[in-house]
Amino acid sequence: MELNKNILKEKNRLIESGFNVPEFDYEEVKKRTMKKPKWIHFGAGNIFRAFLAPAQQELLNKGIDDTGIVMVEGYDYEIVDVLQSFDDLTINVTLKSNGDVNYDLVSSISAYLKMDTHSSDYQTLRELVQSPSLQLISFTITEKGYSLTNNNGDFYPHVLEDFKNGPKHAESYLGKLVSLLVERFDAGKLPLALVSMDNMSENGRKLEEAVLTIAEQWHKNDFVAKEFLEYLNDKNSVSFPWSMIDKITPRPDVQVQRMLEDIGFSNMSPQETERHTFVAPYVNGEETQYLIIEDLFPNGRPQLEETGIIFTNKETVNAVETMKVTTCLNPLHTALAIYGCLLGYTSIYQEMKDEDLVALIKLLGYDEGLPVVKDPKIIDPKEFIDEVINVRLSNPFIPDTPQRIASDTSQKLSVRFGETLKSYIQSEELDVTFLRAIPLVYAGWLRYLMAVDDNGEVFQLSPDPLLTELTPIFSNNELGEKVELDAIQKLLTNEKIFGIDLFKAGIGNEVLQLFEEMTSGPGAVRATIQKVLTNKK
Ligand SMILES: NC(=O)c1ccc[n+]([C@@H]2O[C@H](COP(=O)([O-])OP(=O)(O)OC[C@H]3O[C@@H](n4cnc5c(N)ncnc54)[C@H](O)[C@@H]3O)[C@@H](O)[C@H]2O)c1
Ligand SMILES: O=P(O)(O)OC[C@@H](O)[C@@H](O)[C@H](O)[C@H](O)CO
Repeated sequence: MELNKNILKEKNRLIESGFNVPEFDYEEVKKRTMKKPKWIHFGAGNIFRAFLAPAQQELLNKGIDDTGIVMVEGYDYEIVDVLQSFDDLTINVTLKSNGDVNYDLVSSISAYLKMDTHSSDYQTLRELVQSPSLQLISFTITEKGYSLTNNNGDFYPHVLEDFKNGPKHAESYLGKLVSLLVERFDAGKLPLALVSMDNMSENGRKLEEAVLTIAEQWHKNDFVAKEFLEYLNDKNSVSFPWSMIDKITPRPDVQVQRMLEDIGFSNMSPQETERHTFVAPYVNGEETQYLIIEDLFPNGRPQLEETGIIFTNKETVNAVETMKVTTCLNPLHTALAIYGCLLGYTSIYQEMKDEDLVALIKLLGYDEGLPVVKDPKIIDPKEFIDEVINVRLSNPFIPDTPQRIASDTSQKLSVRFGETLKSYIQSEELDVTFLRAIPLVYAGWLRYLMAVDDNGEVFQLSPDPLLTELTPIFSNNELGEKVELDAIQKLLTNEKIFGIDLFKAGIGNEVLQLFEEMTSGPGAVRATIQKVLTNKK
């Protein structure tokens, strides 16, 4: 069986194989979507295909909505080539913790377009963005996708070029987005919501800041009128709702490929693109999923509440997101990523059988994270961590790896741990010197950057935009030799990476000391973790 449009004519065959199938006419929905689009999504990665596309499919199946989603890819065009070869269809595989598996054939994605100004797709995208029917553009483009500046806070050269050349010649990712918004404004100041769904604190504000920075520069350089800035600043015209998204969606796994091949599918192999996206005709993820979105949609929105997605106010979203991204899930994930790579693991589930690592993430979540969590009310933080540790990370059927989660760590530390550090510093009751797990994770990241594991074996670092800058700092350091600390000391003052100068925060020396201990020879990483875990402060 091939995954392509013909399969939609063989729904019974799929149902017999245990599949849930679309209950709408794919071609009709596609035609309607391209004529009267409501939802465009930027970032054709795995999470969107595993969570949001199935949610929209549910609305289509129930007859609550009648259009699909247009997926736009602006960073890795190879993803589009791969997914178009399956006629835009996706198989969503849900791996439940009791071993049950759900298969859904998802056909709610009506098109994949490249945000390439030299392609005909771009013309299509311009027309879609000027449609009065368009209600939202959502984003899962990773944290680095929102950044206009480098590590030193200087604008990237391609962003500076965009400032100078204006909307008609924009070539940076966010420059092209703002130029599309200029066209929507010119088409009659049409309203729209821009919804970031990436794991970042205050993700809506970060997207808004990036968009406004470009727009203001263009106004300064006389490319856009003051009214365009007013349009972007008016929540009844353009809104930037905040959101929290949660569903562990590992890279497509070969075991899942085999499961689909056993059902009779061919051509299921996952591929790694040149830009290191892992893409396959299927996506695989856990059963648990949460999406909480600020209800701020000036042109209306899909009725996603019918699929369990929660719409609420900004304060609640912020509280849930702070809970998940800065204390109760992502910091635990980052700790398992760093130490998993150092201790030779290739599976999160296997790491959850390592008593030291479980003790480390419990210390991080329950002891150090929970005290700064503001109760979001709609989810209990303690129950949330319990579920993360006892059910989700321990799910043996989820093929997640520390290597996936270690990607882009330099972009995440400021959010995953910096927010908690700041809360400790601001608090009158809490004492930053009480923290043991957070300094250990920072030190672990420095040790990780040596790209030598705890057995002394070289390993491959996961992709990260700062690797070329960071690895030379560690290149002269060898296990068992005295380490050169000057450049590392300077690194720890970097607020863009850590969210705060770690020396000003009062933990810089401890991080350096733990790092030094972990470089004393093979086995020193494990020994340092155990020492920290037994030392009570
Ligand atoms: N996978 C998960 O478990 C999960 C869960 C919750 C939230 N998220 C959020 O979603 C993001 C994407 O996850 P995914 O699983 O889809 O990853 P993925 O690797 O499958 O896809 C990443 C997407 O981001 C794009 N991208 C990467 N760098 C970019 C850049 N510099 N500029 C613009 N676009 C860029 C890629 O082209 C691709 O579309 C994560 O970074 C995270 O913030 C992921
Ligand atoms: O890519 P990140 O760091 O934002 O996070 C890596 C994982 O923690 C992330 O992908 C989780 O699986 C996700 O945040 C769970 O909802």
